[in-house]
Amino acid sequence: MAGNGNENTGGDFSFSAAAARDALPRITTEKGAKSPSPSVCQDDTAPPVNFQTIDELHSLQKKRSAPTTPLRDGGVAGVTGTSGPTTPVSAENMLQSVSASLASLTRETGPKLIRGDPTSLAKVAHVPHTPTSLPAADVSDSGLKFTHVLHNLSPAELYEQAIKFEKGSFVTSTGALATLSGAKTGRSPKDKRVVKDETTAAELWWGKGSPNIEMDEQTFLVNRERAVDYLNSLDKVFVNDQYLNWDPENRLKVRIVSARAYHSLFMHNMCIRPTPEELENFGTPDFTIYNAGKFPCNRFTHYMTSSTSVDINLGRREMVILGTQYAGEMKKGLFGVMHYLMPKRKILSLHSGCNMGKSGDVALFFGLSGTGKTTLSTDHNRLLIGDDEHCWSETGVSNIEGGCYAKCIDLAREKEPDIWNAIKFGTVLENVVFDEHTREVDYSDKSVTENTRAAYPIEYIPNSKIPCVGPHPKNVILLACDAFGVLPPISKLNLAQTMYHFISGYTALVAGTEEGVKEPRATFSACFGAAFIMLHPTKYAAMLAEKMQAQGATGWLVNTGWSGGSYGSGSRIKLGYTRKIIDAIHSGSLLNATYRKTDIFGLEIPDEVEGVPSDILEPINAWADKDAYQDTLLKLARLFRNNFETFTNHKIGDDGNLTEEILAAGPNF
Ligand SMILES: Nc1ncnc2c1ncn2[C@@H]1O[C@H](COP(=O)(O)OP(=O)(O)OP(=O)(O)O)[C@@H](O)[C@H]1O
Ligand SMILES: O=C([O-])CC(=O)C(=O)O
Ligand SMILES: [Ca+2]
Ligand SMILES: [Mn+2]
Repeated sequence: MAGNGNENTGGDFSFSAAAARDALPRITTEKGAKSPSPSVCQDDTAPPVNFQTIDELHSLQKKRSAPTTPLRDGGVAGVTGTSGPTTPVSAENMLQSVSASLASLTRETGPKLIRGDPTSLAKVAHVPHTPTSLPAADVSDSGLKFTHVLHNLSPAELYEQAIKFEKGSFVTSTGALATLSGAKTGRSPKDKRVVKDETTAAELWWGKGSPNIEMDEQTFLVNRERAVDYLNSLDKVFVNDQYLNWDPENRLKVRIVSARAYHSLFMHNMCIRPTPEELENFGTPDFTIYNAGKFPCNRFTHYMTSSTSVDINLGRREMVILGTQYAGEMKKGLFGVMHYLMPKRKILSLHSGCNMGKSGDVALFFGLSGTGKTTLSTDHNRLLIGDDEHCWSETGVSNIEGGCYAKCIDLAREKEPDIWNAIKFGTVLENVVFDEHTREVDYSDKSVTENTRAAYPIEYIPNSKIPCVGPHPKNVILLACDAFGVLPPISKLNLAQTMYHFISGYTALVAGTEEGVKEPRATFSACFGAAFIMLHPTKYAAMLAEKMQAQGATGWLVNTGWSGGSYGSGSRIKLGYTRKIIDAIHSGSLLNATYRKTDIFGLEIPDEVEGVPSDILEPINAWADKDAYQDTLLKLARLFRNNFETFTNHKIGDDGNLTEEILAAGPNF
C-alpha cells in the first residue's frame, strides 16, 4: 500500500519529545498557527487538502474517463463496476452483447457479467438477468457465477494486469511489455481446422496442398463449448472490440475474448483501434475469436491430432483457439477470414507489406515469413501503409491491421532504427531474453525461440501513413530469402513471370541453427501465404494479374537471402545493399537500366544498381565454385518445376492464354 506512515491527517503535526533525538532541534507545529510570512523560505505551500483519509486520497487519484454519451440514471443499469456508481447505456449494451457472445450452446445467455477488475474493492451489484425458465438440467453452478469483463482496457491497464497476474511479464528498459507465449512460440498450421459445410465445401480450396484441413460443424461446436466454458470459468475475461481494414467501406468489426492481458494488448496493437465514439456504437461484431489458448483441446475429439486446435467457422463467423497461446494465431486467423470475405467483393487480400513514396508511388512487398516484408516496408524515406496484410480494391490499397509484428532476432539500432525505436511503452515483446536487473533486451539471444517478435501500433513508426490507405501500386516486389544463393539479388519480371513466382511462393530458409552446416530447405507457399488463403491460389493470382495489368504495375523478384554460395559457404546479402536495390525500384531508375537474361530461370538482371557492387548482381560471378553454382541452380529449378506440377491443370482467370504464358514463365532446362 502507498502511505509511508507519516500522513498528515489534520492540521496538527508534531514530533513527541520522547521520539526527538538530542541532536535534533525540537519541531512543533501548532494547531491554528498563523501561516508563516511569505518571506520565510518553506516547502509546503500547498493549499488545504480535499481528503481526510488515505482512502479518500486514493479515490482522488483516478478520475473517471470522460463519457462520450450522457449517462443514464444509476438505477437503470444497476451495474456497479470499478469506475463509478453508474454505467453508461453503451456499457450496459456492451455487457449484454458480451454475454451473448459467451452464451454456451446449452444456456440461452452467458454468465452474469460485471464490468471491471475482480480484485477491485468496489462493491458489485448483480447484472439484471432476464428471468428465464430453464429446464432443471440446464441449471449448473457455472451459470450462477460472475465473470468480470475487462473491455477494451488501455495499454497501461493491461500492463498492470499482465504484471500482476501473468508469469513472465516484465517491463523492459525501454518500456515494452516482455511476455512469454508459452510452449508454442510460432503458429501451428497443422492444427488449423476449417469447418466444411455445404457452402464452404463448394467455395474453399480443399485437398492436396491446401491449408484448409476440414472439421465438421458438430466438432467445431464441441471445441467452441470447451473454450467458452473455460473462459466462463475464469474470474475475468478480456474483451477487445476492434476493426479490421482501413477501407471504411469494407471494414470488419471483430471481437476477441481472451484469458490473458498479453492477448488483449497484442490485439489492441494489431487491430484498428476504435475511437470512444465508434466503440459506443460498436453493436454486434461481424466476427468473434474465443481464445482459450491456455486450455488444451480434448484429443479424443474427432479430427483432433494434438492438444492444439485453431478452428475457423465461416458460417458462424467464429474462431476458437485451444492449446496455444501464441498470439500470432489470432492475427493470422483473422487474415484467413479476410481471404474468404474480400474476394467475394472483388477485393484482393495480400500477404504483403506496403509503403508509399512522397509522390504517391505505392509498392507492395510479398514474401513468406522472414523474407523482409516488415524490414523493407519500414523505410525512413517512405510512408508506411502496413507491414503484413493488405487489400487491393477498385480504389487502391488498404492495410487490414492497425499494427506491425516485427521479427526481433538480431535486431540492431543502426540497421533498423524505426523498428528499434518502436519498442517502447505499449509494445508487446514476445519471448525475448533480457538482463534481470537492467531489463535491457539481448536481441541476439535465442534461448526461448528464434521467432522473437515485437507487436506495436503502426503509429509508433514515425512516418506511418494514417489512415493506412493508398492509391494503386506501381511496383510489386516479390521477396525470396534464397538460402541456396542462386537467385539474383534483383530481377525484373514480366507479368507471366510475376504470376509464376507469385503462385510458386518460394523461399528457402535455413533449417536449423545447431552446429554444423545445415542444408537450406526450399519452401513453396502459394501466393506467398498458403497458410492463410481460403480459395484456390489461381483465384488470387488471376485477380493480381488483372489488377497489375490494369494499373501497369511492374513486378520484381528480390533475393534477400544468400550470395556467393549457399548457406554455409556464401553470406546473406547485406541489408544495406537490399535497401539500395529497393530504393532504385522506387525511384524508377531501375526501370531504365540495361538488362540481361539469365539461363534456366530466364530472369532479367540489371547491369548496375547504384550503391550495390556489380559483381553480386549476376549470382555466378559471386560464386568461387562455378560448377557448384550450376548444380545448385539446377537443383532449385527442379524443385520449382516439381512444385508447380499441381497447378498445371488449373486455368488462371478467363484467359487461357495467360495460363499458357505462366506455365512457360518457369525455369527452362
Ligand atoms: N538483405 C536483407 N533483406 C531483408 N531482411 C534481411 C536482410 N538481411 C537480414 N535480414 C533480416 O531478415 C529478417 C526479415 O524479417 P521480417 O520481419 O522483415 O520478415 P517478414 O517478411 O515481415 O515476415 P513475417 O510475415 O513473418 O512477419 C529481419 O530480421 C532482417 O533484419
Ligand atoms: O503469423 C505469424 O506468426 C508471423 C507472420 O507474420 C507470418 O508467419 O507470416
Ligand atoms: Ca512481418
Ligand atoms: Mn506475416
